[in-house]
Amino acid sequence: MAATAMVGSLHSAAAMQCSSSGDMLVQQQHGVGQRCLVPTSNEVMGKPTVLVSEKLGDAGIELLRKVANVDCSYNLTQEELISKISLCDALIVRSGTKVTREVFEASNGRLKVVGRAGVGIDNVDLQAATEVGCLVVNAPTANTVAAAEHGIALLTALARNVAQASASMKAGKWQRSKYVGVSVVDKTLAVMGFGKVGSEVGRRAKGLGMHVIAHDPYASAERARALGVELVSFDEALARADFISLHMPLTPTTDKIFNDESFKKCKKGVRIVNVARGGVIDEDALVRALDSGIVAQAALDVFTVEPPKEDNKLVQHENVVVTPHLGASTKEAQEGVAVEIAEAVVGALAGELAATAVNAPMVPAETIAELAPYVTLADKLGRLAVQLVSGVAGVKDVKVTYWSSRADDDLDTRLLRAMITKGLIEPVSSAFINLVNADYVAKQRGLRISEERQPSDGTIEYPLDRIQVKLYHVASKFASAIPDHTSEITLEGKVKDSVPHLTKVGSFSVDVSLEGSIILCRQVDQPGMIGKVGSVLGEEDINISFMSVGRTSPRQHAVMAIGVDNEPSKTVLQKLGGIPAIEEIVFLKL
Ligand SMILES: NC(=O)C1=CN([C@@H]2O[C@H](COP(=O)(O)OP(=O)(O)OC[C@H]3O[C@@H](n4cnc5c(N)ncnc54)[C@H](O)[C@@H]3O)[C@@H](O)[C@H]2O)C=CC1
Ligand SMILES: O=C(O)C(=O)COP(=O)(O)O
Repeated sequence: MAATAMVGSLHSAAAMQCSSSGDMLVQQQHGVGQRCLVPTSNEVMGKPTVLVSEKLGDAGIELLRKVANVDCSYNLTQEELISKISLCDALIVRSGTKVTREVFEASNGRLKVVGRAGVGIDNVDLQAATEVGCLVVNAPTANTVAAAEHGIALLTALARNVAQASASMKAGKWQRSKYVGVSVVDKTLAVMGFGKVGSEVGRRAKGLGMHVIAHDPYASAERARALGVELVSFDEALARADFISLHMPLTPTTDKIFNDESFKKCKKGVRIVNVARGGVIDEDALVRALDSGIVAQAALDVFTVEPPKEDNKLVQHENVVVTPHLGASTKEAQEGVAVEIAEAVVGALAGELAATAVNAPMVPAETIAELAPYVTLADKLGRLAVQLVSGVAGVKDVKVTYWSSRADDDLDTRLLRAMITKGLIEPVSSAFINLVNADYVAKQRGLRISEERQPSDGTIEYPLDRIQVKLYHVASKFASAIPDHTSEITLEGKVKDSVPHLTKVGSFSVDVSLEGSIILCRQVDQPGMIGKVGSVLGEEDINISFMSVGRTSPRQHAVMAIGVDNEPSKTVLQKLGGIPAIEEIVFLKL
């Protein structure tokens, strides 16, 4: 099952000119709130602008050009990137571009997706991306084999001194005894990080006759067993290995995980290959370990700072073989990642699903399709509820109740919660909220959203029967939205024939489809009210799409919910409010 995440769709109004390469970019108009989680058919779709800041395979560029203005500006300085970014809807990078908080902030909300044409996303500030609601996607599979092959190439080159012997011969020497190597057969290889690349390295090393052990706190024991690889602790891996190959990501936990202390735990004369990230090794400690003979040789494709300084001690060390971050650099891998990332970015820009999102919850594609009308309902209930709040205190506590006949683990509410958050916050702020940043923004604003599941006796054919949103400890400008003897604004809705409906306001049952906008009025229940309200709106040429009256008991109070196509003026609302028997009235924008 493909897990996916989605980001806001594009409403770029003025794509004026196509820039397929070079520096010229197009200024497009975007406003806060112009983007949403679910694209709608009536959105104006201008061509988005995609900045490609590092060499990307032709097939990927071609795919991007079909839907976007593509600006291939390689070798930008950080300042140039920052100055361009507010003109870009998407940015595609490899490992050489630092997508920092400054970059996200400089984008002024326009950057919607960062595509990493490769695996490691340590060059992208994910926290900053999440805060601004920018989706980050990567291309996690297309360069796996390339990286594994490079790991094996370095391991065997190291064992047989290929690089040093080649350099010596080119310098006119013939040093057969100096470059006697070691055999890899029957030696123990410790694969550190048994993920995609690590397991491919393990598989290949077994083919070379090596005994493979692996350390990975999160690896599946079953997968290791299937490949005939023994999973061991970090210390045991170091103690037993003749060769160590690094394949873990650079994270706060793995940062300099190979340091003086860990080298001390290694077998004397160990050989180390690093095709992961330079930062997992403390480079000064490695120099010391090489000089003391703890580490006999190292082969490094990656460095803490890339490119490393010319006088870098590791690069210059006679027992170290280096390559300039070539792990993913095969023709096949580069075409593969280019297509993988272009498809993900194009999809994300169109508001579609991104199977490789790294900073958004993965929601299965079929769940998203099934929940689509409920997602709209959730957004609109949030929007209506917050517009009913009066006073300045703001909303802090929200409870969402889902009535469903499905099993608890068969209803993924993350998307619905994100949309309720979006509905609650967007009408009263300049924030842009999507699945990426909903939880973050809610937390920042001190908005606590609790969720509750209630069984319903409906059919399991539909994921949900109804949704209720309750806002606690707030006053309402429409008192009827607060059920008697409570202090919570309460709204309920359901989906009927794929259309979201408002079905309850406070304790009044209504039934009005959530299309257009809504007028709510409470009146004394008596004959002729519908006619009176209808004629005021008719006189002002305001079209009514739906009308529904809910009452607690005859001739008591009733709430009328009126769906209108256009926004009534203040005067119209005053006229309505002036009708005898109307006790309160509120207009709510959807
Ligand atoms: N040199 C190059 O050009 C390339 C480098 N890479 C790098 O290789 C690394 C691995 O890539 P993939 O295998 O595709 O990623 P992956 O996500 O499939 O595998 C990484 C594995 O590391 C494990 N891990 C996490 N923390 C760990 C720890 N503290 N100790 C041991 N294992 C730990 C994870 O559980 C996971 O199984 C990444 O850092 C990636 O950036 C990948 C492709 C090309
Ligand atoms: O995919 C990765 O993690 C890599 O390190 C490859 O980096 P690159 O795209 O070649 O700059």
